Amino acid sequence: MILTVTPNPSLDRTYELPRLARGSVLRATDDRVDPGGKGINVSRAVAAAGHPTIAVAPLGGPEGALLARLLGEHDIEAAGVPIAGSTRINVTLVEPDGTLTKVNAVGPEITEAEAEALLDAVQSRSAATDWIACCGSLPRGLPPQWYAELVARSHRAGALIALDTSGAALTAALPEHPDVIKPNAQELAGAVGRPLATVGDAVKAAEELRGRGAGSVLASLGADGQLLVDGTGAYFGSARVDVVRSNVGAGDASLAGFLAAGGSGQGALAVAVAHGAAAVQLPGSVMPKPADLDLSAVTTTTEIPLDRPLTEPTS
Ligand SMILES: Nc1ncnc2c1ncn2[C@@H]1O[C@H](COP(=O)(O)OP(=O)(O)O)[C@@H](O)[C@H]1O
Ligand SMILES: O=P(O)(O)OC[C@H]1O[C@](O)(COP(=O)(O)O)[C@@H](O)[C@@H]1O
Repeated sequence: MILTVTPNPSLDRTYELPRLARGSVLRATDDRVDPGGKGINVSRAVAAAGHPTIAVAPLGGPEGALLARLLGEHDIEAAGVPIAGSTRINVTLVEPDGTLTKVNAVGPEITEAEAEALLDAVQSRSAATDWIACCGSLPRGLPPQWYAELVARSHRAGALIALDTSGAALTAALPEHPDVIKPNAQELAGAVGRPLATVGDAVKAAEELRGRGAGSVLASLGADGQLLVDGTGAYFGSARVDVVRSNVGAGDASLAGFLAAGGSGQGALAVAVAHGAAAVQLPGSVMPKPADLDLSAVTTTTEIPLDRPLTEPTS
């Protein structure tokens, strides 16, 4: 069982546009709405892979009710914590050449009582889980140490923790020893406070985060693939993708694949890369099903191309 926690979930609305022109009234050629937020995406990908999952998230207003209904349609058990505010809507604008413009809303403010109810909702289910995946930004009202508290409580209950967040929420949780963290290149650079230009820079940054408390670091490097740095060494995985349709949720699909494959080792890295590669070839934040995965296109190696420049160096 993989339980996910999404403190700031969203309805992800995607509009397809003939062209994005600032200052004009634009008519969408198509639109869709998906349940969103990083942990919810992980649950969607875990469910698509045929594994049991529960999504814990604060839900409020008509948007929260719709999100719960959409999760039900994806056969995901939603453990919604009622809140007074309304769940946010994030908007993605897609142009025919694949360019994505994303607007993420701030989301509702969570009260102290709601924050405690959220921790309780996780804690009461911790014993029955293999992994707890804590994912995404923290909403207003939750302090940067909130994930640190969640990791500490979940460890006391005996659960393994995967953490996918950024900034202070990530760095504050490292001393509590999350078992896996899943930064992308920007998040990795932010956590070590320096830009990353090569795969070797990413390996050094991942090793530094292990030194600060992370168990394993699954670092996703966009088109360049993924790195796994753990107590046994460093591994690099990649897969060729000819046409990228949407990278929204690709990191979430990767983390789901990694955890569903056991959450450690080179084999799980290969499954994570296969999920990322499949996710970017699907529209919006659609999560891959087993039939979408092509493990034969994935290569993993201990011979890391340390000098290879990142396709998108971080700033
Ligand atoms: N342009 C791309 N081409 C091929 N694979 C990609 C591309 N973008 C993402 N991926 C795959 O999806 C994974 C996650 O994407 P990434 O952008 O690193 O994460 P996040 O969504 O967390 O920002 C990558 O490690 C890679 O396996
Ligand atoms: O919690 P955040 O950082 O605001 O991000 C939420 C957004 O991220 C997503 O989970 C997608 O994440 P990624 O594209 O980074 O994998 C969307 O579903 C959601 O709209």
